[in-house]
Amino acid sequence: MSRLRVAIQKSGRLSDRSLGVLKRCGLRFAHSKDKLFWFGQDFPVDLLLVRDDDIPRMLLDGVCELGIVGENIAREVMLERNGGTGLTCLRKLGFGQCRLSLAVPEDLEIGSLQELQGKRVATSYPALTRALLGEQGVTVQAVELSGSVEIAPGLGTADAISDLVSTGSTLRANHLRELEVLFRSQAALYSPSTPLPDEKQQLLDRLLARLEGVLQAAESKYVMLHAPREALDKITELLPGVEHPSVMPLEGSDRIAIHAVCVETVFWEHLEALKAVGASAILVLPVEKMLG
Ligand SMILES: Nc1ncnc2c1ncn2[C@@H]1O[C@H](COP(=O)(O)OP(=O)(O)OP(=O)(O)O)[C@@H](O)[C@H]1O
Ligand SMILES: O=P(O)(O)OC[C@H]1O[C@H](OP(=O)(O)OP(=O)(O)O)[C@H](O)[C@@H]1O
Ligand SMILES: [Mg+2]
Repeated sequence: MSRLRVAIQKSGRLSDRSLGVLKRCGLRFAHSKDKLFWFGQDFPVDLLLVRDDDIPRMLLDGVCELGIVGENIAREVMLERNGGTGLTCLRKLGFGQCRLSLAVPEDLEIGSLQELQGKRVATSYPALTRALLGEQGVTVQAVELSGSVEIAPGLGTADAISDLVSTGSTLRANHLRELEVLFRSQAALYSPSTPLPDEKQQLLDRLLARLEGVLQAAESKYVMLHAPREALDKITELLPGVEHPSVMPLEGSDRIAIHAVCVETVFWEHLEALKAVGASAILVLPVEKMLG
């Protein structure tokens, strides 16, 4: 019988969330802690635990059919190895959000990317940086470093850096200023762009349907509340992403109960607005799985 192989990061920022999302799809694995191959038990999908940079390469080399990796790495490896193509992003996964930004020393008087023409830019993403700057008509000398990119300007080995930023605290600690965001990234599920044999494709379709349910459920909330009947339209409008709420009479009251699945994030502001139009007893519950 056909099996699929999914490569995920062994140990790093994406590891726990990658494994978590696969487990929520109902996948269970037999493994010993230090092993790099985990055998799928209830569903024919096995895991490979590797360095994240290796994931796009393994997909391009046909070692596995699926991989969870940051869009930043996938794009870099595709550009470096395959002219920017070869992998298909099947689904963005909503974690590992960061941005690739061009940053310069705080005291350097540079106001636009164009002023970096011909300068040295330290980065772990030379191909992606060159491509993104090239789109804006800027050519730089990429100085490739595999880590600690932020110290290069201080050491005098580069004029600027192109590095991943999340909170910005690494930049601040190194007296660097974010000049421009070049690329926004998050973790995503990738496969090789070449077609799979039918049996594997069917397995993949089943896994993707489960994944869709898991990801939609993660963003969804089940909201229950009481309200005056005349506020129903207003409340339906205020509930994020709701089209058809269930409406029930409340015994011994002229108020109604409204139940609805919100498919967008429910913020405190939504709840305050609901209260303002007469809603009470508002409950917001997590949704575990969803199937359309
Ligand atoms: N500061 C950050 N905030 C959020 N996501 C980030 C941040 N830095 C990196 N990422 C995302 O997480 C991915 C993995 O980052 P990590 O630092 O674990 O990689 P690594 O050190 O290269 O790991 P490996 O040992 O597997 O090569 C990055 O490629 C990026 O997509
Ligand atoms: O904006 P911030 O929240 O400070 O995050 C940015 C930092 O995070 C990443 O490094 P990481 O911490 O993964 O360490 P690394 O240098 O080993 O990659 C990235 O390379 C930056 O250095
Ligand atoms: Mg890496």
